[in-house]
Amino acid sequence: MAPTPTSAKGNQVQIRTPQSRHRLNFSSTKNTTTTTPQASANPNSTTRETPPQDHPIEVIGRIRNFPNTKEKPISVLQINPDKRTVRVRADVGYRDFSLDGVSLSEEEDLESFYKKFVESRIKAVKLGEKCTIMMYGPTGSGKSHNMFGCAKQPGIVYRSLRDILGDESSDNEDRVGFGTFVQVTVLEIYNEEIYDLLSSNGGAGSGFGIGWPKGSASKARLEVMGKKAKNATFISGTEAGKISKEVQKVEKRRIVKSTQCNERSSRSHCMIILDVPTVGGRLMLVDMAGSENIEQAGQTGFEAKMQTAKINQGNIALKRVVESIANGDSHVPFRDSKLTMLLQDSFEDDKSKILMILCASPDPKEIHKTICTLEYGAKAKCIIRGPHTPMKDKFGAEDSSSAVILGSRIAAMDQFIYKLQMENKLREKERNEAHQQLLKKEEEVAALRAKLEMVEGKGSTVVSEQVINSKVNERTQTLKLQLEKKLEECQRMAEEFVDMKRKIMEETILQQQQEVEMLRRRLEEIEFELCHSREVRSSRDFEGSSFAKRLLGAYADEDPGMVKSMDLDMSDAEPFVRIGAVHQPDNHLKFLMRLLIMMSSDQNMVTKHV
Ligand SMILES: Nc1ncnc2c1ncn2[C@@H]1O[C@H](COP(=O)(O)OP(=O)(O)OP(=O)(O)O)[C@@H](O)[C@H]1O
Repeated sequence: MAPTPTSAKGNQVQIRTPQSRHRLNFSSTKNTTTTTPQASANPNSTTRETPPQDHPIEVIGRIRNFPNTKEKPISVLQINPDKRTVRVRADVGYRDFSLDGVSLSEEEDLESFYKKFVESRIKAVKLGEKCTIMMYGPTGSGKSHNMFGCAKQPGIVYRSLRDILGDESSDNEDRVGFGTFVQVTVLEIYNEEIYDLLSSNGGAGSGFGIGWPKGSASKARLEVMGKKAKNATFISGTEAGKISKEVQKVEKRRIVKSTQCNERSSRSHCMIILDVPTVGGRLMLVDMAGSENIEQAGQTGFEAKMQTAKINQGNIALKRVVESIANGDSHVPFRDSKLTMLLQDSFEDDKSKILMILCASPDPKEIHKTICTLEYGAKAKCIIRGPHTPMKDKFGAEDSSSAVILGSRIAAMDQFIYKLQMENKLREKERNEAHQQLLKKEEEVAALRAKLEMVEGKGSTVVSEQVINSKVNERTQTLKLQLEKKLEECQRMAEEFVDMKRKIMEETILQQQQEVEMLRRRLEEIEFELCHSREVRSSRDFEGSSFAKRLLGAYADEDPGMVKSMDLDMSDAEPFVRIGAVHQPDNHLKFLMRLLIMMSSDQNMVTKHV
């Protein structure tokens, strides 16, 4: 993203951006051959022709390989064939970052990486340069792996020691540095405190000098004096193997913790300071703690959160320092954290160079952390150097080179601005495309939603039919049961009715029988009576004739012309008297009256009026 630094002539230069009012002094080396770290770092680079001292921070991307998992997702990182640009593919669109170099650990092991990007800087330290190599990146991205290595391959720390002091175990060319004397200090910055990792190391008597304060059983806490840790213990010696062993031992003393992102996550920043007093060279190797935030680290609990916050304090302060310098702020907040206090010299010392190694993961899950890391590196790359004081030519006139430098810097910034504008345009285009895609997707979603609603509607009809069916079945069952009950009841009633009918019939029959019996008895009585009446009639015949005679006599006495004839009929069951009355009505009535009186006195007589 940042332009390639442009050339600088002159002995005194400083880090600053074009707008910068904050001047950081850097001395330049006139010798710009391949011995300078920058040039050798990128052999194919066009920066070979430009003096590297203009660009005090070199930023390299180191992409780790995927953790050993069965499924390897497609990497979100795409490296340009020039190995200087990395493209991060996001969900929508992508972002390009231009760095000074990119290395994939899949393609380049630690040795190749070291040779390509680090070795030249170490050689420069041996010649008296000052260099700071810092590992920056989120947790688990491989910072410690690159710095300290693993069982199979040593990391930058041990390779540097070997390169400065020479490899005593090998012959010829690796013994080049043999006899060089170094002083090594190992510091840990944890919870915004500086600890001396060598302070309780039992290396005394190991054959080389160790200058730790007496009586310190555990890690000693150090104060910062100026820009250095006061009273820091150091190992001094000439043998890379022995010093490496000591460093290896104390490296284990770093505070590590298991987090969501890394099983053995460094909770502290580790700083290994390697001085070459004979030439004034200094190498600072900084393995920073993960740049993740509290949520990403999955820390819970007040103390754990405070710890992550304090780790972040160093990271954030360093970020602010880089931004301030890049923005040309008048004040650079070096004193905001212990880490930046100790690194102040690396930024300000005119002999110091910084190699920032951005560690990142190709894992799509880590994409946001990767982008943050690369953004940070891009910002660091913006730091360029400018002239400290106007220089004079041999005639005492102001050297026009400062104007040339300014001009070239302005051109570089113009180029940078143009690049940003292009990127902006690209983003806008991507944004529009994304917007179109979004609209399309929204339409699709609306169509799908409508379909879903339809299906849900049908579903509800089906459901309601099912409900109705089940209710009908239920009702049918209930009705069936009721019907069966009713049938049983009817059956029972019919049986009861038949019983009752039978009883009534029986009773009727009995009654009729009784009646028949009664009638029979009555018949007998009647027969008896009939018999008796026959007997009586025979006696009555007589009584009848006398009665008739009396009646006739009576009539004759009374009114001889009234009665014409009178017959007594005894043939019937009921004997009667037939009277032939005369035609005078008055007499007739009289006669009837008399007859009635007579009859009432003789009850056996029945009178029929003819
Ligand atoms: N390039 C690589 N090749 C093989 N293994 C690697 C690589 N990079 C990292 N690892 C492994 O991944 C794990 C995490 O790496 P490392 O501890 O170096 O991460 P880190 O960035 O230092 O994390 P933290 O900030 O939490 O300390 C380690 O087990 C390490 O060995």
